[in-house]
Amino acid sequence: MDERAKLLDEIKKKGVVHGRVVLSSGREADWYVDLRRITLDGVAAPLVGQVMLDVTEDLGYDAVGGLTLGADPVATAMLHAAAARGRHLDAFVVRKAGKAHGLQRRIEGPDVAGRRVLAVEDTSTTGGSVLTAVEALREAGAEIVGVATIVDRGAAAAIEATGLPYRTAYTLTDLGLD
Ligand SMILES: O=P(O)(O)OC[C@H]1O[C@H](OP(=O)(O)OP(=O)(O)O)[C@H](O)[C@@H]1O
Ligand SMILES: O=C(O)c1cc(=O)[nH]c(=O)[nH]1
Repeated sequence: MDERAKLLDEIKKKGVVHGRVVLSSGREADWYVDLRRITLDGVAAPLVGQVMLDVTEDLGYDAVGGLTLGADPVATAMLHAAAARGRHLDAFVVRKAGKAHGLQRRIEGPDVAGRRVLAVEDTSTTGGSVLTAVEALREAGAEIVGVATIVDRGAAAAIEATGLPYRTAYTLTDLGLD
């Protein structure tokens, strides 16, 4: 089984939760994809790094990150997978709001100004969270080369409408959830 197939198996086994939930957007649903159970899992997280590097291979970026918290372990998994491939990839974290003390940075990590960056998410339903990160990155002077998610839960049209290239490792069809 290749890495993409192994990760899909892990998500189906450990990440899909059935039951009534309220989503980030305020919408309600009968199931949830809890990808924190994947991106923080010792078996699945290394696969996340490999698969996300593979699906974004053509985009040409040297830093990766997104809106905390879902994006954070995706970005660090990619950083470590890239290092194992002999490639230098930095990560960053976009805070939901600016910090009032310390260095008062909205984007933590190595500076993103003037760099080609990839905005990531664990999953996206409306695109709201990842596009908030894109806006903060643009304000910080980064060049966003694209957006990528592990699982697309319906955000493709909203993200593609911005004109940014969009990659997802899995759709709801792959998960048998549509
Ligand atoms: O595409 P959207 O409609 O924005 O929904 C997707 C967002 O929802 C989840 O995060 P959540 O808002 O629950 O916050 P968290 O990352 O802090 O857990 C997920 O990690 C995405 O960030
Ligand atoms: O839209 C969301 O908030 C959302 C949906 C989902 O399946 N998983 C998740 O983490 N967030």
